[in-house]
Amino acid sequence: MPLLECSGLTKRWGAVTTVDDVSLTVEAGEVVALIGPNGAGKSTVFNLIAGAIKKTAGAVRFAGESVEHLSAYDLAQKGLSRTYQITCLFPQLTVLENVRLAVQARSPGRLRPVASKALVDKTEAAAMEWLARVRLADSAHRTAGQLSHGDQRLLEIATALALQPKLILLDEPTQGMSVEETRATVRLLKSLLEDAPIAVLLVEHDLEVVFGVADRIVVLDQGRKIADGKPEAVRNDPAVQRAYLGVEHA
Ligand SMILES: Nc1ncnc2c1ncn2[C@@H]1O[C@H](COP(=O)(O)OP(=O)(O)OP(=O)(O)O)[C@@H](O)[C@H]1O
Repeated sequence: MPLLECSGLTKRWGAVTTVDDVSLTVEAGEVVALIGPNGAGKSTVFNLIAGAIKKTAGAVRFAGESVEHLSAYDLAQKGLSRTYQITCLFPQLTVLENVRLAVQARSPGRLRPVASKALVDKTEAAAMEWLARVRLADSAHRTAGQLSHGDQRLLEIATALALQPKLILLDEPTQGMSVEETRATVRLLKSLLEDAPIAVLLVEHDLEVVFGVADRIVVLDQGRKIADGKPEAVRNDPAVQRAYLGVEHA
């Protein structure tokens, strides 16, 4: 049974169909990239899976259960967490506080106004561990808003990981990064995923990132799925080349 199973996902805005009967799966521990030209429907599929927008038709199942109508909080409790295309942090809180909130959110009982010192220390230690893994431990006591854009994206990944997901939805994790930051992020993602058997569904424009990390690639074009397979097969697929390059080039 796949960890994530989407079948027949369809989204219409009035008379316009932007996602048309898209089915896809993500297996436990698998890294799947969702790619396609501008306007192909990637963000819409992503938001349909995350429950951020209402689907017109289709079904989303996670770990064998229907997860429709669940809030982002409930999805995270079930093991599905996400990052956003636009960085979504608490900029006035410290880097450590941002991750600590995610650690606490994973255990609702811990969200109490008065907690024992031992519990506070334990939560903080767990948050520091996540920061170390994304190499932000040295910035733990700066406010999130003071970090560079690239480091804010990494902090967002750390907060999503601190929720201890089975599946993480990454929405353009390298958007706005320099070439060096992007390459460092790819290396980091690979090492994080080697350590933890987390499944990833990644929307990303940068094909170097996609081919660097994906086990499988799903390609959308004009709202429809046109390919789904191993990176090499997708790279050589004429329909994919046509969608990206135009008929003459293909
Ligand atoms: N709220 C909306 N109302 C109407 N049309 C929308 C809405 N949101 C998205 N669309 C349209 O749906 C289509 C798919 O958009 P979507 O953002 O999912 O594509 P995308 O593949 O993520 O594109 P990009 O790579 O540019 O981010 C586009 O034509 C877009 O204009």
